[in-house]
Amino acid sequence: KKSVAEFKFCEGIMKELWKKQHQAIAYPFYNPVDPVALEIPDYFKVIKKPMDMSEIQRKLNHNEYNNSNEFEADMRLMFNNCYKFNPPDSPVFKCGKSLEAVFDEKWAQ
Ligand SMILES: Cc1ccc(Nc2c(-c3ccc(O)cc3)nc3c(C)cccn23)cc1
Repeated sequence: KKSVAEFKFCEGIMKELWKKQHQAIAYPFYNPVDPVALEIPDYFKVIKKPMDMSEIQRKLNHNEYNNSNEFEADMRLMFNNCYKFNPPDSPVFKCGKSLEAVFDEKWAQ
């Protein structure tokens, strides 16, 4: 059963992640990965379930999450896609870890 409080909690977390102050670590996650633009043609061979902040926001706005656990699952999918595709020493992998730390701090509240 989805509660208004759960929805508002998820909304609040997204509001935080979209803040300008997080732009330097959040930018790789703002929009769907574009394999053509990024010149990574094998991306969809490696990543079977793409996920990004715009899609998560859209699902929130359209009431497509039944509960906060479904919201968390998409957030973790987004981060894990990043860790699967990007090498651990790469800037984007580090962005993922930094943004996930911001998410974890809010999620634990
Ligand atoms: C050659 C190459 C290597 C790595 C990347 N990664 C990357 C990703 C990315 C995000 C999530 C994800 O699951 C996978 C990739 N987003 C970017 C952006 C926005 C700019 C530059 C690099 N970016 C791009 C090109």
